[in-house]
Amino acid sequence: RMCGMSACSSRFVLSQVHPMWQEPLAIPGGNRQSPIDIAVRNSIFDPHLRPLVAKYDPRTCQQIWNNGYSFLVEYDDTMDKSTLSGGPLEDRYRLCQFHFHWGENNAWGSEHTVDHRLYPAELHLVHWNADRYSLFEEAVMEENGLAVIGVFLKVGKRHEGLQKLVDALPAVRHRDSMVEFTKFDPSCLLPSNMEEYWTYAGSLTTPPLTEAVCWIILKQPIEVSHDQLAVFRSLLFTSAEEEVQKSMVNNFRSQQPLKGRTVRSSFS
Ligand SMILES: CCCCCOc1ccc(S(N)(=O)=O)cc1
Ligand SMILES: [Zn+2]
Repeated sequence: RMCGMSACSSRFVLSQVHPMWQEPLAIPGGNRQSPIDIAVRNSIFDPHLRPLVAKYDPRTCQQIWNNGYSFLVEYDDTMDKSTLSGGPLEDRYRLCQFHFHWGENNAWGSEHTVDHRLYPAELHLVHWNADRYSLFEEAVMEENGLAVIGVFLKVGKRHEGLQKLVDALPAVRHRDSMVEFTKFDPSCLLPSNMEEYWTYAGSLTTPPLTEAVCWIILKQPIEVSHDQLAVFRSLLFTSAEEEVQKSMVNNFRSQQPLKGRTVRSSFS
């Protein structure tokens, strides 16, 4: 049904898809919202952009839980152990969690698009500015408080590193369920090419939608298998007590206006 439809018309179809949550009418400021479409030909090559430096310590991995929007893998961010620096960043940012957004099928699911190309899912590695703030909750309210790496997922060969995560998902099927999850190195979810990315000033894509994020979207997607993505869709938005169970799918936000922002690229 989806084959043969161009990406933008499938985007039209998306408007018929039930939104994950009712979009608030007015957002504070509202002129640097995320996600966006990355129009490659309008991005500006910035030769001053440096390679990204992600140094993650698997020993800081703590738990995995279903927060009713996605499933999160959370890290101990009380020390400078898993950090991101370089790229467009002036300061050092600490990893606090990573999570994904995905669709009900492989035709859509990502939050960002590249020249309107949709991917079946998108990984977000969330970091906060530990040079300027002392808590994630503080940084989330501040301009340049957060840095989020976005990685596109495409359907292909099975991702061996992801499988440990996939195997833990049945234990967090319902909203608010949590299990211990340790010694997971999120570097295994990064593509080999960390040099080519786009970066722009944006926001959280779920409430509180604060305009605090330096987005870094990697050009190279990672490959995961059809079956691995299918397990994401076995999660539920609903808690164990609710009578009607709702599959956790289409947990992405609709695209937001660029409002004159510049998207920079680290490559020409
Ligand atoms: C004060 C508590 C805030 C909790 C919300 O934190 C978030 C929300 C969205 C994203 S995302 N999809 O833009 O990467 C990252 C972190
Ligand atoms: Zn996200």
